[in-house]
Amino acid sequence: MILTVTPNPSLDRTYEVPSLDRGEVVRATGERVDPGGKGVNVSRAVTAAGRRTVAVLPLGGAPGALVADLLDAQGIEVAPVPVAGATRSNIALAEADGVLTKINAPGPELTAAERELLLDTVRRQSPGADWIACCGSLPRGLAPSWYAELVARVHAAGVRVALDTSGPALLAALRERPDVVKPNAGELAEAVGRPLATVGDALKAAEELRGMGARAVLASLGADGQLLVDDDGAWFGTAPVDAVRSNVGAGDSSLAGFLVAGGRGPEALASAVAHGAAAVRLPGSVMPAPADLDPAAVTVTADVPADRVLREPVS
Ligand SMILES: Nc1ncnc2c1ncn2[C@@H]1O[C@H](COP(=O)(O)OP(=O)(O)OP(=O)(O)O)[C@@H](O)[C@H]1O
Ligand SMILES: O=P(O)(O)OC[C@@]1(O)O[C@H](CO)[C@@H](O)[C@@H]1O
Repeated sequence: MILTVTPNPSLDRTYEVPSLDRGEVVRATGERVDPGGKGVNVSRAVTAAGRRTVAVLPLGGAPGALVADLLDAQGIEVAPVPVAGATRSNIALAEADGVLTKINAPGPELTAAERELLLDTVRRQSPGADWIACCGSLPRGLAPSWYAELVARVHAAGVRVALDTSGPALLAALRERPDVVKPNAGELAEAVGRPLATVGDALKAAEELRGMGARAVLASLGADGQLLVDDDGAWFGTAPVDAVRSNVGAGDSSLAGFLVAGGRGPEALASAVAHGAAAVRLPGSVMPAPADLDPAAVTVTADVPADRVLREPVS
């Protein structure tokens, strides 16, 4: 079982628009609503892969009720933490040329009692979990050290932790030695305080995160592929994608692919890449089912192309 924790979930609204003209009325050609937040998406992808998952998340107000209904309709087991504030709504504007603009709301502030209930719910759901995936931004009311404390508790219970967060929350959690962290290129650059221009820059940055405590780093580099660095070495994985429909949740799909394939080594990286490539071909944050995957199109190599210039560099 894979337990996910999403402290700041969302109702994700995606509008498909021909192009984005600031200051104009933009007519959408398509729209969809998905239950969102990074851990929620990991649970959706794990379910699509046919594996058991439980999603722990605070839910409040009408958007929270809709998130619960949508997850129920997708057959996802939820351990809800009722909160007074309304769950946030995040907006994605997907242009026809593949450019995506996202607006993420701050979300409700959690009270002291709600914080306690969240931790208690994770504790109650942990027994029997193979992995706990702790994902996304922290809502107001949770200190940047919150994930660090969660990783320590989860490790004390003997469960492996995957962490996908950014900024101070990521840096603080590294000292508790999460089993895998999944930064994207921007988060990796921010963590080391340097721009990333090549795959080699990303490799050095991932190694630095390991130096700070991460046992393994699964770095997703958008259109440039993915990098896995652990005690046994480093691997680079890619898969071609002709047309990108929406990259919302592609990183979450990748992390789910990594975990359902064992969460370690080049086979798990190949699964992560297959899941990422499939996710970007689907609308909104729809998570791929096995039939959407094309494992034969994935290339994984231990010969990391360090000199390769990133198509999506981070300055
Ligand atoms: N434009 C693209 N072309 C091909 N593959 C892509 C593209 N964008 C994403 N992918 C695939 O999806 C993976 C995850 O994408 P990305 O690095 O953008 O994740 P992310 O920023 O964590 O996403 P999110 O936070 O929305 O889940 C990439 O490593 C790659 O495998
Ligand atoms: O604001 P956060 O927590 O960093 O990210 C939230 C979010 O952008 O992440 C998911 C995609 O990865 C979406 O479902 C959701 O809207």
